[in-house]
Amino acid sequence: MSRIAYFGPQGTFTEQAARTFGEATLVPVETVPLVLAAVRAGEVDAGCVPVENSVEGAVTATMDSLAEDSPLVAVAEALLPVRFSILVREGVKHEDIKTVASHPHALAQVRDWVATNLPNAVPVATTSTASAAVHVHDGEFDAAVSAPVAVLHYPLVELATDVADVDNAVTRFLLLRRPGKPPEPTGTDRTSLFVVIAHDEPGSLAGTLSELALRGINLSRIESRPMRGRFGEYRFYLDFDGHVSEPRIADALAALHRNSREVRFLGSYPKADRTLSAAPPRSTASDYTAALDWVAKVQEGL
Ligand SMILES: O=C(O)C(=O)Cc1ccccc1
Repeated sequence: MSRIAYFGPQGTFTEQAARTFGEATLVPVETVPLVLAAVRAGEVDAGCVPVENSVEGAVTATMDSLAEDSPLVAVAEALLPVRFSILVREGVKHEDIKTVASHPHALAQVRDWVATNLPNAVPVATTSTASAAVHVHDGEFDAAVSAPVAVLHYPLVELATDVADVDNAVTRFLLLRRPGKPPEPTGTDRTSLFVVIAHDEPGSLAGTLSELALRGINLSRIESRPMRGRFGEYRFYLDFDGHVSEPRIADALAALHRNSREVRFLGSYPKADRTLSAAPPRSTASDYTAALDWVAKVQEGL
């Protein structure tokens, strides 16, 4: 059976996401960089990590490791609706709670609820929502903002359930592997990559985006990350509809490669919601093949 490392410990949202990828032996690992390191080292076949949230945005630990350490590619994604349970030790009441612990993304999603319901509590960041539950059990903190399943793993009780400041909050997770042939196209796929473009050339970002727009490619996400030691320079993370095996996507990738300082391919994989943006006219695979055939004939004088 394949082995999937996930951002643990047991009872995280990421564990729930990893379960959606089918039968596998699940291996909890304490932080996102350590999950990705286990995949790179070949200790597991794949790793499941969160990549973005509809309330709090990018999971920067994931983004930066994918951009800077040795390459990995996404082969699948999962979307998980996120609502929280507030877990405490037996007998602890609202007024006893002085510290409320969780992953920073979870704390950000219950800020209003905490301000209203636990006005005396100070938020404390932990590596994950489930590690907050571990620390509450230890007696280190008073309350944990956790995934609903965490109560099944840790001997704590629910002070509140179904907590969320924002209805319909969703987190997206990726299943990452060492580089290899991408999964077969399904017709509703997403491609992800990082580009580093000239920071000192006017219009270089517009030029990059135009390569997608000109080919009718639907951009679903753009995110910039700083280049750490080079202040004022950024790399851009792009997600768009389509699979690298499609001619218009391959053509766009070639154009980005030509126009960018660096491109890192991060995978083509099925979209979790299976939505398809309408492809514009004259951009089907056969339109591209026919156009290339015509150019080849012109070159041969036929
Ligand atoms: O800590 C967890 O449970 C995670 O999987 C990361 C996370 C945190 C908050 C919302 C969604 C995912």
